[in-house]
Amino acid sequence: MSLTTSLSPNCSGTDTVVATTPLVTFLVRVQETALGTFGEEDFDPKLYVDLSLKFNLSKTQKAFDELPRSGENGTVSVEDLKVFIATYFDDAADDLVYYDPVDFVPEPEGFLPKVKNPEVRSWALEVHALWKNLSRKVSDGVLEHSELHTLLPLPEAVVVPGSRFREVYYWDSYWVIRGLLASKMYETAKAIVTNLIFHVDTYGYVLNGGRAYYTNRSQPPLLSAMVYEIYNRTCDVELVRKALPALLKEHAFWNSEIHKVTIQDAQGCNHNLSRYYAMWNKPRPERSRKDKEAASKFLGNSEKQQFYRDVASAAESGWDFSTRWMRNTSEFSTMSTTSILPVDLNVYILKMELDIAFFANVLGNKSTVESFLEAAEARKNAINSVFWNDEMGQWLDYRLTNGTICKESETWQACNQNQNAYASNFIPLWIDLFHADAALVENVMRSFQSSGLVHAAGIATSLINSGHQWDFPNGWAPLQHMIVEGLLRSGLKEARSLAEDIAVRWIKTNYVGYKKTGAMHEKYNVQKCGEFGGGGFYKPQTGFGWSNGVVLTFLEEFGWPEDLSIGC
Ligand SMILES: OC[C@H]1O[C@H](O[C@H]2O[C@H](CO)[C@@H](O)[C@H](O)[C@H]2O)[C@H](O)[C@@H](O)[C@@H]1O
Repeated sequence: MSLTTSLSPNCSGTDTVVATTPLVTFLVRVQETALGTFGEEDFDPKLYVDLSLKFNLSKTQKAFDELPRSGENGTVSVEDLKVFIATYFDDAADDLVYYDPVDFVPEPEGFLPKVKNPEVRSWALEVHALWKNLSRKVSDGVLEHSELHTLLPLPEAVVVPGSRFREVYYWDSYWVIRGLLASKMYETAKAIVTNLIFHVDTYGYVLNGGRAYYTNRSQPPLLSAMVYEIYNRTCDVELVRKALPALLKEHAFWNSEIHKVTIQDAQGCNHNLSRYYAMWNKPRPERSRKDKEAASKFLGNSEKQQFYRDVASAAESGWDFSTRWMRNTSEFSTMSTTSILPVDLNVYILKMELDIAFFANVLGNKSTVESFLEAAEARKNAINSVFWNDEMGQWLDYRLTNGTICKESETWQACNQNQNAYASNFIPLWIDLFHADAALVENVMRSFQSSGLVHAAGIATSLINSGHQWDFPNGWAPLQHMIVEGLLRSGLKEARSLAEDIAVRWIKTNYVGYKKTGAMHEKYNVQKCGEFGGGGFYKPQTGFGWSNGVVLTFLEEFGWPEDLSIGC
């Protein structure tokens, strides 16, 4: 098959950068100094850009500049830096205060009716109770003096992922909301959506997370899916009315010049698809020194800037980091996220288009229904034309040959489809539109079963053990959930039993991990039941919003019979 791709002809906007704040710039200096002073062991750079000022920025900066320094690198002593930090900053977590969710009760009426086993039920109630631990409200200090904080103001309460992730995250919120719905906490779920709509109204899109250093990028766009799930349970038309304008704005964002790539096939048919594209070309403030070190391979400034943009765009994808975004899977410096058309992103945007049509129908807006059904049909065709690989029975990410270089068109080659097995190759199953052809679903299911991704304790992210956290052997709750729900919705009997089998494995590994460590984890090792995941650039985290959400969702769907053991 021969296709032609065309990028925006004049590439306008591809050098777009959203300016950061003087506070973030200063905190990055503190962070780099702290790395020199305290050393690499146990160093979490994010902690420093999350600090709040006790005094105004100029007074704090002056005190910092006056610290005694020694040696070539101007190192500050441990004692001096500790005193400086204690004197001039509040703790990183002080800007969000604990909040008692208004709709939390220890055992909600009708909670997980299909869970019959008492041991599993009492664990599920403990997981349900974790919503209290993870609920926060932006402090009055942030609302009154936002210039002293990197935390961004929000109108409503939030549920955070946990541990170092002390602020709201965009795509995590979808699975948090799914769990809150199982917990019958509808008001808390709506409050999260209200906050994300506030992001769209304030910044034009939903931010990666609720901090000043996240304003240059978004995350996998699942706001419409959140509204859809809440509406399904509550029939709250007012929520739909409030959300629709924000969703239209968000749809325009993901189809703007920087995100949209048009692909022309041999028949002259144009297909529009979207890519991740962070509006940033410097080291990420939350990991500045390490990003700089990785970029030191590049001599030219524009190559460095491109690398930084690709790194930030990988963070935008939610898969930070993964071999999915690398031209050479063993070389981090070959990150090329902006030169890839990702399957999952386009599935999320397709879902957004279908949801917008659904909401417009609820509100009686016929012309929006028609135009968004048309947009969805076009994107479905694009997904099938560009990503579908008939021989493999999977949808594969597509690499643009000429990267982000501005060019009117380029010849499309079948070999530009990335044939490595990634869980994202099966995400189209999540959308009912791909279930129309039962033979195709069966083909995809077989391909999934023989892909090597299905393991004793869940679905692996990829088959490549790269040391990056979005690769083998890690399994992530969102990926388990979308594939399981997709298999389930396909209506095929065999797909349903495969879905249930994977859900049971996932619930067991979460349970055994919880019993061993007393915590729910951000990611799990799919090779070993009961073990949490590793790799990546920060220590494995606990809490954990989306893992709790997926366990509760699975237990609600599949239940747990009285006589089924939950051990590994
Ligand atoms: O600090 C490094 C990166 O941390 C975040 O990414 C990871 O945690 C998020 C919260 O659970 C999750 O949404 C994401 O999928 C994880 O990879 C953050 O989103 C990144 O932007 C940041 O660079």
